[in-house]
This record gives sequence, structure tokens and C-alpha cells, in this order.
Amino acid sequence: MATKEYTYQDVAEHNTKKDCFLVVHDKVYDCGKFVDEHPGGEEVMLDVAGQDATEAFEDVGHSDEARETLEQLLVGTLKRLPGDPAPKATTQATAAPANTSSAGFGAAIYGVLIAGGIAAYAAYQSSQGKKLF
Ligand code: HEM
Repeated sequence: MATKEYTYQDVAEHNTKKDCFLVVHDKVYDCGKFVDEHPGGEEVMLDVAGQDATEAFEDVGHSDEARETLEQLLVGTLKRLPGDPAPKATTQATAAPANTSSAGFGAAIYGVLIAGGIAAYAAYQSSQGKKLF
């Protein structure tokens, strides 16, 4: 049943309350019967009707139960054509590299402080006429 392929254009045609398709992680879901029942309200669903709702769906942090409901609405997969919008990235994927680079920056600051301390100590010792190390 879930083997049908839809283009972005096909999905975009289903953008009303009764006929509402959503794309989540490049799979196509028919939410027409679910819009009324959605615990988060129909407005948010209709905002992304006929579009890629991956980001909206993931940002809410839907429960496993919500994901099971989603699977029951599956009708097919998205076939991307050249020129179609790129897949929506999840927020987690973009946050990870930013964290790593800021940790690297913190470590570099410590390195500079330690090297500066050693240089200051050496300068002080030589100004006192003592032999270095
Ligand atoms: C077919 C797709 C969707 C399904 C099956 C679904 C299902 C659910 C379910 C079962 C809940 C109850 C809480 C939970 O179990 O996580 C929920 C809550 C919610 N949903 Fe969705 N949802 C879908 C799409 C969306 C979209 C596209 C949005 C857009 C922002 C959205 C926004 C919300 C919000 C804001 C809540 C929280 C409501 C509250 O706690 O008061 N949902 N959804």
C-alpha cells in the first residue's frame, strides 16, 4: 500500500482540511481524517498541509504514540525532482557541530593562558638574573 511515489507537486495539491497530505522525513502521509483529531489542533496541521512538515513535526517532540499514529497514515514516499525544495534538516543535526567547535575554542583559550603563564615566569626569572630552568 505504501509503495506509491508522489512528487512534491502531487503532495502540494492535497492542501485542504479534508484532503491534507504531509511530508515527514521524505514519506507521504494522508492526514485528511486526522486533522480534526490532532491533539495539537487543526491550525498547525493546515499550516503545513501539502508541504514538508518534518521540521514542524520534530520541533514539537512528538511522542512514540504520535509516531505510531503517523505510520498508520502512510500512503507513499516522496520522489524529489530537480528544483524541488531540499529536505528539511532537523535542529539536532545543525546543533551538534556548533557545540563541538565552541568546545574546541574553550580548549584553545586554556592553551594560550598556560603558554602565557610559562612565558611570564621565564621573563620574570631572567629579569632577576637567574638562569632559566
Ligand atoms: C500527521 C502528523 C501528526 C501526528 C500523527 C500528530 C500527532 C500528535 C499527537 C498524538 C499529539 C499528542 C502529544 C503526543 O503524543 O506527542 C500531538 C501534539 C501536538 N502536535 Fe502533533 N501530530 C502531527 C503533526 C503535527 C504538526 C505538523 C504540528 C505542527 C507544529 C504539530 C503540532 C503539535 C503540537 C503543538 C502538539 C502539542 C499539543 C499540546 O500538548 O497541547 N503536530 N500531535
